[in-house]
Amino acid sequence: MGHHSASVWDFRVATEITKDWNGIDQIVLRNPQGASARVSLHGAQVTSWRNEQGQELLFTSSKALFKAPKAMRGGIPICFPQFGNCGSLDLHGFVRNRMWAIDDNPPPLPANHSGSKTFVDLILKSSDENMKCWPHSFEFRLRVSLATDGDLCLTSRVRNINGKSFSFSFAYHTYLLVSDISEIRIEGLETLDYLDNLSHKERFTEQGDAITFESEVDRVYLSAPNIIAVLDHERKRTFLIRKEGLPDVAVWNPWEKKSKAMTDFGDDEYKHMVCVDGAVIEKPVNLKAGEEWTGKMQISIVPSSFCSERLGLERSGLF
Ligand SMILES: O=P(O)(O)OC[C@H]1O[C@H](O)[C@H](O)[C@@H](O)[C@@H]1O
Repeated sequence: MGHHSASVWDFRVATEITKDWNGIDQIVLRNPQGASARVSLHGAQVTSWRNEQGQELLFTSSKALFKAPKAMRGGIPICFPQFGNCGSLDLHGFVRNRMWAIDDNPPPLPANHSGSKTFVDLILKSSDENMKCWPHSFEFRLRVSLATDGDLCLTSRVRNINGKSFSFSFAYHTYLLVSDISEIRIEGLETLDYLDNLSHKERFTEQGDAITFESEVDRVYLSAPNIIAVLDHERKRTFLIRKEGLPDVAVWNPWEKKSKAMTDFGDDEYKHMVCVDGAVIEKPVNLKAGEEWTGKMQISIVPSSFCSERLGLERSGLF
């Protein structure tokens, strides 16, 4: 069996297609242990990720407006070719508001990107519509896979099929579900420089031992290590986020006042979410004609007790 037919076969056994809230196709990935993930063709947005016990791990707002073309508030929307308001495009760019297609014949990925049999490949090609606001031809391929141990893995490949080079910024805008924002901490970003979106993107150096939350946070941590941890004491679990090709980490919690101002977000929901995004923001990617960029993010869940030690070992390359 050739590579292509093998991937189609795997795709059929490991997935089903349902409809999302707008009647748009949504792919359900399930691994043999019962973990699952859902990916909508609208925006290629991961809308759910559940562990073997069926517990949801990503945040979705109860006030989310399930109405195309807007991205739904929660899950993992993709920010491209612009993060935030750092360019002339709509906030976070346009691909999160576009219809993607299933890519039946994706170019092969290196073995370490495609170890799981449970995956789906999506594709978005530049269209006349986006050429009006962003005059560049590209192909954006996203593979979402669910490993046997339940890890969620997203691999983005952006190819420049233009005659000229173009630049972009990017983020996996990842809404993690947490028990209580005041009780969580992020390890791996301490001592880094960050740009503070709440102070006109001014640059500061992180002083704390870990990031904790007691007010609004909207920052881009620069040149972060390739593994960071979000510790949730109450649930006794930790999200480990591994990333490749994604130097920066955006961290966002709107806190009380901004939550009340957002129509698609409950007043108290800031207590149960934090966005921790593998991203490329400070130094945009520059792709020459014919070149391809890859950005990979993998999220695992581990018991909290196990985490700090493992984090240290992984960083020192011993794990
Ligand atoms: O409301 P959205 O367009 O989804 O953006 C939500 C948030 O995303 C990022 O974290 C930005 O840094 C924030 O400034 C923004 O408010």
